[in-house]
Amino acid sequence: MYETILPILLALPLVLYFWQTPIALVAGTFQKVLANPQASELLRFIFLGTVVEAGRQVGQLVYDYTGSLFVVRAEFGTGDFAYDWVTCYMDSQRVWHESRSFKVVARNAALRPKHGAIAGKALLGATDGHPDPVYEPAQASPALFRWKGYWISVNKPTAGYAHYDTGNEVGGKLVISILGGKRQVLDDFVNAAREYYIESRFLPRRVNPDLDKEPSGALMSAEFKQSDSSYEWILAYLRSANVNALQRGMHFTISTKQSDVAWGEPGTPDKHAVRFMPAHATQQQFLFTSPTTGRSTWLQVVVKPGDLNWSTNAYVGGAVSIILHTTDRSVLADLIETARQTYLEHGVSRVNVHLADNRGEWAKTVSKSRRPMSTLILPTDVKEMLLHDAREFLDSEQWYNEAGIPHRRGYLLYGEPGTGKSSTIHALAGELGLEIYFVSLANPGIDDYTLAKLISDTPARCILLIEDIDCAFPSRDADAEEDDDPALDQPLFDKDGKPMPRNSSGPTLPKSNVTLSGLLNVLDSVSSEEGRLMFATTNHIENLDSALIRAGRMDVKIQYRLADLSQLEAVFMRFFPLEHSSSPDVEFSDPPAGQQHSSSRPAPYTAPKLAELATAFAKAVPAHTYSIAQIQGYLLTKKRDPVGALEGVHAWLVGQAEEKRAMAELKAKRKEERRRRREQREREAKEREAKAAPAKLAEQLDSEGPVLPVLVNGGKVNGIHSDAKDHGVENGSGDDGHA
Ligand SMILES: Nc1ncnc2c1ncn2[C@@H]1O[C@H](COP(=O)(O)OP(=O)(O)OP(=O)(O)O)[C@@H](O)[C@H]1O
Repeated sequence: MYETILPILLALPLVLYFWQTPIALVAGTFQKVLANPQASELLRFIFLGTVVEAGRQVGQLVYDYTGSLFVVRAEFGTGDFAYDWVTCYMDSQRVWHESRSFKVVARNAALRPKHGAIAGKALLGATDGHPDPVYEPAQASPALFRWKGYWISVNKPTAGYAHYDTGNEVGGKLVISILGGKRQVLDDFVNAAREYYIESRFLPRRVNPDLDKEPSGALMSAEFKQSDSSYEWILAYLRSANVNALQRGMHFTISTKQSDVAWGEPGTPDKHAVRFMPAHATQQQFLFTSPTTGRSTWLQVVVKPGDLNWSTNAYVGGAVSIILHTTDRSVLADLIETARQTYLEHGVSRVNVHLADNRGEWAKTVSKSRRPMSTLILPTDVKEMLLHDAREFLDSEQWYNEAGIPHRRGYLLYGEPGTGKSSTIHALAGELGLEIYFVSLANPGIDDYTLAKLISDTPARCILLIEDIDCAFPSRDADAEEDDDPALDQPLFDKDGKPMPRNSSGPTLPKSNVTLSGLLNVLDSVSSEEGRLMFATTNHIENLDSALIRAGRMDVKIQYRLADLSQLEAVFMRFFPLEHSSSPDVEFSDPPAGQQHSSSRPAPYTAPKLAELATAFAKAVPAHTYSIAQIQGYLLTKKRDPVGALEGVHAWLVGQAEEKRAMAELKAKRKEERRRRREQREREAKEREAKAAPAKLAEQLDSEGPVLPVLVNGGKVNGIHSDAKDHGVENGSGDDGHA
């Protein structure tokens, strides 16, 4: 203890001496500075400034605290829907009307009404087509307005910038302060703004299609895939003339295709009409107003075209993607139902035919005008039977279920080409309000798998049409004769639709990739039991496998024959309807000899006279020799000239016979040529074989040892392998082994 204290006591005087020296030094310097009047003045200023700033900050704190007791403040980010509500609402309150500081931008005011914008709900085209000046509040230009007895100040302290993707202003903020108000006033104000915005149906800001990045969480999305029927419904709705959305649209695809034009008003489309359709892959905004509830909802739509299938030149895998500015699921259900109705209404006057591509997708839909059953020239009982049968089938689903019979019905229409098989199916589809799903088994891309996929992708209640079912595969029963097959003259295509060279030695027929068992399985599958009418047509029923046409698969078989007397008469009458006559009451008179009726100037005739002409025409044409398509082809050359048609029929018949004879000759010649070529090929093959035989034999001898000539069956020589070498025996004949 003593040892510790002693050194400290000794060191203390030294420490005190050296410590006092710097303090005295600083104090001395300070006194010297204070003695300088300029330096002392500067120090006084610094001190005073510090006191004033501290006082200001304390004052601000007190102000903020007391201010928050009397002012309600709210901040709105420019990238948010709430910002749109309040700005549109304040615009309606003319808040910036008297302002003296604006940001002026050129915008299409009809599309996006903003604060101070010219008449908010102007439609596109109502202006001169150029952008309108839109006045927005300048940054940091506060405004004060009165709302329901309260003073509200509004300020935009931070301006935003345009988002690279959506073009919306983001990053800015708007502040409103309600003076002397309570919190409830802010609630009322924001609610009023929101209601006003919804009621006024302002075009909403476009949102990022990736809804995960959309912060409001108040939007719904739906996708309509091309492979589904609903895709056609929504497209029909978007194309329909009464979608007011298109009036606001800015991106169009223009089409003059009749199948697109026909999506306009009901009825036959104007041949020169053009159709404005929503452009592909661009965001479009449509207002959907429900016809049932009358409620309106904004939709943001993009039509995705899918990928181009080069061989069919059609797009597959497309979709219509819709973002709904609501989370109410019933709006979506309403939209789908409205779209479906639009589609069906359209279908009343038209028949939609869906075509399969070679990858097993329903890739294309064409809309054809409906054909009345009355235009079919068939025995009346055939038409009635077909219609009645199909209707009864469609109405008796329950009966089928209860009886445990698969609810499907197969119809086979067979007979000569051009006798009306396809026309019957087309007319029936129109009459029953069904759509046709057409698939060709001869399509090289269709195999068992794609066929099954196609069938399962068709909706319940439709007509599945397989045309020319015989050219798909040869019958197991039929003894197909290659020489006669016209398919030999057809080009071959691979799965992608590219031309393939014919292999001279391999199979040359473009046979279907669908196997008979594959087709039978598809016809019997569960997916074909959903109330579908399956129609198959063929010109060669004799080539069809008996398993394919048995009852249960083909329940109704109708033969189409070449035109008989009554059909010939009927087609004549149909060609020259009385209303085409310029003066139907004028009695028909024969034209002067040598004077032909011009097709542009119809000959006048009356009903009895026309009937007389029709009978004469029918008698002149041999029955069961020509198809209606052929007769139609002839009559088309005599439009509006029944007399000319009758007069010219003889010459036409002679021409037809001549044509037939020439065709038969050509066919026989071709057949003969093919036979010759085949024989030649066979001969050449035999010769090659004969040449190759000795060399082959020598090769064999070399490798396996000598061959002993042996006489078998009356002089026929067979070479048998010998072990002669082993026994020292040589073949000394010196020839090829012949004895
Ligand atoms: N019975 C018929 N009634 C009315 N028009 C017919 C009749 N038969 C043929 N036609 C007319 O002939 C043309 C060809 O008819 P369609 O295609 O229906 O014949 P098809 O029997 O299906 O021929 P294919 O076997 O070659 O497919 C059509 O323009 C159609 O209007």
